[in-house]
Amino acid sequence: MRPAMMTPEQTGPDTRHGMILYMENVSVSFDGFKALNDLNLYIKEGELRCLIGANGAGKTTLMDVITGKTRPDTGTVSYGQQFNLLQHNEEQISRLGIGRKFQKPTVFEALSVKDNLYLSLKMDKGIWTSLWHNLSGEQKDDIDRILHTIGLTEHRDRPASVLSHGQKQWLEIGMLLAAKPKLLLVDEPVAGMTVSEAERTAELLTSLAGEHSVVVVEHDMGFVRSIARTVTVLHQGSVLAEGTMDAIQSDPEVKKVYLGEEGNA
Ligand SMILES: Nc1ncnc2c1ncn2[C@@H]1O[C@H](COP(=O)(O)OP(=O)(O)OP(=O)(O)O)[C@@H](O)[C@H]1O
Repeated sequence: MRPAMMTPEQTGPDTRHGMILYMENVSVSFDGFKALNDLNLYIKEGELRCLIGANGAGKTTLMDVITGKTRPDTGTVSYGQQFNLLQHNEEQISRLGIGRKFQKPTVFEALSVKDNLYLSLKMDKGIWTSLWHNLSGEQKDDIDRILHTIGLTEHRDRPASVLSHGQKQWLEIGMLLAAKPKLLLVDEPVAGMTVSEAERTAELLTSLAGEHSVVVVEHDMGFVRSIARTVTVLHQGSVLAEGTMDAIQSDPEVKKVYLGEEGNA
């Protein structure tokens, strides 16, 4: 396709400098309280980044700013080099290729696993009326590939209501993948999961990195340690430290304000 014919969604973020997300000097105030305070954060294309921080550190607000739910008072937020996210609304940002997975799974319980994925494909195309028809061969392949990725191929015809909590979380990640996002924001993916489900989720998120950039907010330090290459620590709305889990854990400031306080690192 000729570049001149492409929509912004088709163009994708310009990551020639290796970065998919730039947040610079971002501040958000609620009634004078700074939930984000002159925050700078850069996410590389294809990386898996973990975001940690005590309750109220600003993690959710940060995700809300990226997805257009909350507008910052100051600062810039760019997706690739060319998209100023502050000029786009939530739906546009989603269509640009930023997917968000909230903590609670919101799958369609009455539909089968496969139909949940069909629905996501169709919703992405905005075609509600032809929901059950006209899937192209390419879309069917997409569904099969996603089922394989999320480990639910053998459950494809079961209603989502009978899935375990962990399986519902994986299905919802699959529903996000149907929109072919470049950047995935995942909020507390292993909350409420069994140990084996958490291990499987670690494998899944790790496998998504590379083709996707993945930002995971998580309180479970064991899980963070199992997946993270780079960990960003938020404190009072700013980045307190960033580095490998080992570097973070031996950082005296981090110990003082977060890990020591949590007592589980
Ligand atoms: N809509 C709002 N109105 C007022 N204050 C808010 C609002 N949203 C967030 N805050 C405040 O901003 C601060 C940061 O909240 P945020 O939810 O981003 O933290 P968090 O790191 O996600 O915390 P948690 O780990 O508990 O989810 C908190 O003190 C919170 O009370």
